[in-house]
Amino acid sequence: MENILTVKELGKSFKETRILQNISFEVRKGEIMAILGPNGAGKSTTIRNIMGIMYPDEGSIVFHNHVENEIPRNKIGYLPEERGLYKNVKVMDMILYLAELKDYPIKKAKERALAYLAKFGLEGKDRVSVEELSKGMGQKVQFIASIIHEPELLILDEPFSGLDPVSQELFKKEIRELANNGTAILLSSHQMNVVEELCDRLFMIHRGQKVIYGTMENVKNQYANFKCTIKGRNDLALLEKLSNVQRVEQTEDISILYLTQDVIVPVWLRQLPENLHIQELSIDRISLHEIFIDVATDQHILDEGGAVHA
Ligand SMILES: Nc1ncnc2c1ncn2[C@@H]1O[C@H](COP(=O)(O)OP(=O)(O)OP(=O)(O)O)[C@@H](O)[C@H]1O
Repeated sequence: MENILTVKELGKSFKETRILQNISFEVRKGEIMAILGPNGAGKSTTIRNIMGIMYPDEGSIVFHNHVENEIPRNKIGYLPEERGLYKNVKVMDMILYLAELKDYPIKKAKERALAYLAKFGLEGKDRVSVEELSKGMGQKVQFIASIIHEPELLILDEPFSGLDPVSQELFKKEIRELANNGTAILLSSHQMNVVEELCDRLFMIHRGQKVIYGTMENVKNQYANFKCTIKGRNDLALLEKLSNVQRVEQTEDISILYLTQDVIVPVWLRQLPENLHIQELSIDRISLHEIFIDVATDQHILDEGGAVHA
């Protein structure tokens, strides 16, 4: 798939402090790429460099074959982390103003704005002023403003924060649809379940450096071993002696058995001892949420090979 955006060995410092180091990734046409990391990891700084709000100290940002000042910013849509809308302006006027800044035909922008407002349950809100909108409504309007000019690359910084579950579903559906129609999407979010569900690939930063980069499938295969959760009163020593068990977490009658990467689940299940007390049993893969916490808290339960350590 064609690369729309290439971030090459990006480095950035503020005064003496190095914030980003050797950050490299691509965003391809029609894919949803997640940029993840703990608070302060450097996600927004990376995005601000892409948007030309600041410039890299090292490395480069390439959009198709354009670099830095030559990047046609009107081909990019951006929903910033800070939700800033002009307060005393009518919703439609604000959207059209932003479309005009991107050199997009006004008539077409107006049609698109009305269609999107209807799609997001905001019929008739085109004539109200921005300050009359609730937080979630404002976010929907800002999302519409970020895509009104049909950008080739869409950058969404925490698009789901503050949205109710129904609105989150609407946003997810729309983001998927945009990607299916060819938009390259770079999305930052702290909601790992949403990322897991929505994104094709992910890039995780920790302390300004890459820690994980790959397709959701690869990351899961590489990092997310299976775990078995058993409800029932069982002796910890007995569980720890079972084959392919690397670590057991036990609280009262719940035991979580972290299994080795080479485990063959059906074979493993068949060899469980008859005297095991099982009220409930489930086998799951370690979630992206757990991988994130492992990386962010430097627990190193997981290593590059996907092994789980005690
Ligand atoms: N203008 C600035 N001047 C100095 N330091 C800055 C500036 N902007 C960001 N930083 C620092 O850079 C680091 C990365 O910040 P950034 O906002 O990129 O993180 P983030 O990953 O987006 O975090 P969050 O999830 O909290 O939004 C932080 O340590 C922050 O304090």
